[in-house]
Amino acid sequence: MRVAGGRALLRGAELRVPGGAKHGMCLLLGATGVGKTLLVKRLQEVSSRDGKGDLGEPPPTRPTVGTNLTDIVAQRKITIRELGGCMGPIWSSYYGNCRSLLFVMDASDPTQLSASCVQLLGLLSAEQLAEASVLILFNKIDLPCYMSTEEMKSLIRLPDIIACAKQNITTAEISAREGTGLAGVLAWLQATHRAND
Ligand SMILES: Nc1nc2c(ncn2[C@@H]2O[C@H](COP(=O)(O)OP(=O)(O)OP(=O)(O)O)[C@@H](O)[C@H]2O)c(=O)[nH]1
Ligand SMILES: [Mg+2]
Repeated sequence: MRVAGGRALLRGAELRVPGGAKHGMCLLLGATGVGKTLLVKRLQEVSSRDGKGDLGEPPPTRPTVGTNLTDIVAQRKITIRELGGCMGPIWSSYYGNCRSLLFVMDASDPTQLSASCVQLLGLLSAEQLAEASVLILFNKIDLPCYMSTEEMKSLIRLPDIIACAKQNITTAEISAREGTGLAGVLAWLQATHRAND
């Protein structure tokens, strides 16, 4: 089975994942529709403009059936691999060589919260991701009635999760649509991938 334009190839149980970055990959995960594809497009825009100028209207996105590889050049090249939410059952095939993990949650959708939390717990308990640095992103804060970071943290009992996890975990509120918080995401990626040299 070919996935996402043939950049990954699945043969029976064996999954070959070409294009692994020398310094480790950034995995971008989260449920369907939380905004991963728009985020990565916006990160590319922000890094190429060096934070200057308006981002303008968000580009259209379609559900990712498979995986997208995107290089972000911010001081150094960082390769981000988005896996579509619908790929959840085989996310674990891509955990190898993962240095950092961006986990996106939709702060405007309380109905999705518990499912996202279960996904997050699964990721944090994966042996192959034990060394990864994790940034949890609460996206879509431009929408009315979004849940604040404090509300999200309390609803998913994040302090307990952090206390039990092996990984370094950071959180941030963002809007991939408006560009809010994206400079901070780039700074985190730079610092994390530099620290992993
Ligand atoms: N209002 C608002 N909409 C957003 C934001 N981020 C993404 N969206 C919208 O949410 C929808 C889904 O975005 P995608 O980036 O395709 O979601 P995804 O997580 O990549 O979804 P899958 O690839 O199916 O896993 C699109 O209509 C986006 O424009 C945001 O910060 N604010
Ligand atoms: Mg997508």
